[in-house]
Amino acid sequence: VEYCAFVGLARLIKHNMFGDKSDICFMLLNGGPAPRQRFAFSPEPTIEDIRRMQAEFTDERDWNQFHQPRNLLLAMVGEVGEVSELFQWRGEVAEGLPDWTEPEREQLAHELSDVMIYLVELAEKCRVDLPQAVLRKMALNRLKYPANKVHGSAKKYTEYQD
Ligand SMILES: Nc1ccn([C@H]2C[C@H](O)[C@@H](COP(=O)(O)OP(=O)(O)OP(=O)(O)O)O2)c(=O)n1
Repeated sequence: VEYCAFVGLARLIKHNMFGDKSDICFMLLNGGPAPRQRFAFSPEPTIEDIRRMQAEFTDERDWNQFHQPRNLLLAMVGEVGEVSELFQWRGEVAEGLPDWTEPEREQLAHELSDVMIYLVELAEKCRVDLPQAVLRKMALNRLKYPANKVHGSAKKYTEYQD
């Protein structure tokens, strides 16, 4: 009976009585800490979805006349500056931004999205198929930095001797 009550309590917590306490629940139900899960994005929207949605946004406003490659590049760099502002004077920021408030996190999400939106449109206007280009570039990165050669070192590839 006690065990059932214990498990029941754990399930109650898990099902949102106290918000997102999934780590505590895992410990209660499994008797040990949860394995750290790596953060992952949602599968959608894809980069192509983002390109299409921004193209619709631009078309609806007759803004293609302003969205030439150079302007998009400047707009993107401006948004990178806005991301930087959120980090400036904070000192080192740990992964997961543990000390940030929800409004600060949401602001960061907005600014990173602005960068992404302009990046995707810049690639479109330059006729770079960004998802495929990323695959090609990552293949090159793997060749340039073989894992067994550079493991644990952040040196630039030019610093390695064959
Ligand atoms: N000519 C424009 C203006 C805006 N946008 C879109 C793309 C960006 O996601 C966002 C940028 O909007 P703002 O220039 O208003 O910049 P912020 O949203 O960052 O506002 P603020 O500069 O006040 O922080 O809107 C766009 O595509 N083309």
